[in-house]
Amino acid sequence: MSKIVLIGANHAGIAAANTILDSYPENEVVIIDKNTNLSYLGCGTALWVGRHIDSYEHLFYTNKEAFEEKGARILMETTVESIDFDNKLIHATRANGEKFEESYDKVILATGSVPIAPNIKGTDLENVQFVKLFQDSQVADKALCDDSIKEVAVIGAGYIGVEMAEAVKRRGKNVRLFDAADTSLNTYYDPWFTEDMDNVLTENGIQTHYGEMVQSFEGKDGKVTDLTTDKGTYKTDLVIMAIGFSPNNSLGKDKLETFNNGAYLVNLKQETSLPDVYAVGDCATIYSNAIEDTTYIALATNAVRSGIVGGHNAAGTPLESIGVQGSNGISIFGYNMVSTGLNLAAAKEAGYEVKYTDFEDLQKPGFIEKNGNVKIRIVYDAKTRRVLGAQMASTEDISMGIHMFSLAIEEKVTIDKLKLLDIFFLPHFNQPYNYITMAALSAE
Ligand SMILES: Cc1cc2nc3c(=O)[nH]c(=O)nc-3n(C[C@H](O)[C@H](O)[C@H](O)COP(=O)(O)OP(=O)(O)OC[C@H]3O[C@@H](n4cnc5c(N)ncnc54)[C@H](O)[C@@H]3O)c2cc1C
Ligand SMILES: NC(=O)C1=CN([C@@H]2O[C@H](COP(=O)(O)OP(=O)(O)OC[C@H]3O[C@@H](n4cnc5c(N)ncnc54)[C@H](O)[C@@H]3O)[C@@H](O)[C@H]2O)C=CC1
Repeated sequence: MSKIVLIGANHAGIAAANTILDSYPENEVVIIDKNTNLSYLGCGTALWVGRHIDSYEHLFYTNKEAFEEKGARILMETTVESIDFDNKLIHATRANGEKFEESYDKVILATGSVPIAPNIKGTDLENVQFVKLFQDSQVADKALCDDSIKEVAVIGAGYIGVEMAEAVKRRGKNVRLFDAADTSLNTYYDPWFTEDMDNVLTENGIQTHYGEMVQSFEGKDGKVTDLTTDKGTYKTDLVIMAIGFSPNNSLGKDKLETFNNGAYLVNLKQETSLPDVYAVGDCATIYSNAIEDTTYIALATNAVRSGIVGGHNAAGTPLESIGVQGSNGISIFGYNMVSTGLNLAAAKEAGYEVKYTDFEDLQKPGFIEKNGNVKIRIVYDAKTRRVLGAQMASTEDISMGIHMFSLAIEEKVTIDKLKLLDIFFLPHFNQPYNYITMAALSAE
């Protein structure tokens, strides 16, 4: 029996805590989180703020009481200030300011990530808003209810930025979407795909400002009124800031080995460089099967899986992560894009001699009315012919296909093995010569 303390009770911490409580009830479990709420699905922010769904109440999947019923001691609104790793002691402060110590046999760091704040003038003005926490979403939603707020600037056209741009547009505001890169979603998709997404955004009235760096925010009476970039100044009543996350490593960065971006370096058992100290979720690295190396991919899916692995190991069962491929998806104004592994730019940057095969066709036979075009790109290593990544886009649901490519990358399947893979044909779903088979067959 051990005393296992978890710091952080969001997706990664929750997964680790439930793993321990459900499978190893003999352990003493203490969970500490500085927030007032837990399990908020950030991915629901754009759905709720954009009024795809009428309430946020379904965006939480567990609560403090659920952990207490399982026998855990959970301390919310409690901030861990520091950890004495040598003496296995946590120093924390309760909401009422009372300071206390908590000993541990094993500690799991699940402290997540923090939004990157640009080092520019005016970021502290009112109505310059991040959207990391549930509370942030409430502030943004309240601002959007104010009719005097008409001009909204979204900084960062990555996942959050693109989703929030759609959400704000759906609330009837004028939306400008800025990104330092020259397309949206450049981390996950090649321009052959992002150009379509950017057309969808502009066709729906979003003004895209790519390759444009925000230099400052100006304000009046403490509220933002304008923003200035290297190309101009724009009237702005609300700014949504979404330029990425960085790992929250403040508790261990001086004692634990870290990755090049500061994430806690962990092995396949989520063990850090110190014994009895584990790290899971956005604060930790992860193993990528695409580059066959350690990397950093902040996704809830990775947080859950690493939390499960970390929970088993902290409770004494040696279990190794099988690695990830960074599978992800996005749906904007009905246009769906999914990807896994590496896009062309990432594969080249990783040093592969890259080849790729593209295909585009209707998803179903022409005689089927509900139909749509599908684009697919499969990226592979010219030397080993191993699949490195795949991207797909359509107005149709193409989500299931990407999971096959995720497994293909994980299992080091070659592009040649895909050519004659058994894929069913039914006109309700696909074509006799479906787009996966055709892309693989046309690979050089
Ligand atoms: C708007 C938005 C949309 C998203 N959409 C998706 C999506 O569609 N799909 C997807 O896969 N991912 C999505 N993500 C990313 C996903 O939310 C994160 O990858 C995930 O939350 C990581 O979980 P985590 O538990 O590792 O970290 P976090 O969620 O950051 O949680 C860390 C927890 O640790 C606590 N904590 C930190 N430091 C301390 C301390 N010193 N003392 C006490 N407590 C502390 C915090 O209060 C927090 O509760 C989205 C994120 C956002 C913001
Ligand atoms: N559907 C999904 O899977 C979702 C996943 N997430 C995850 O949450 C995390 C955070 O999401 P994001 O904040 O969107 O990060 P991101 O990394 O996806 O996008 C950040 C964007 O900001 C741009 N940028 C960086 N610095 C800039 C600057 N100074 N000025 C202008 N643009 C700048 C980058 O080019 C990039 O396009 C990511 O890991 C993401 O994967 C978030 C939402 C949805």
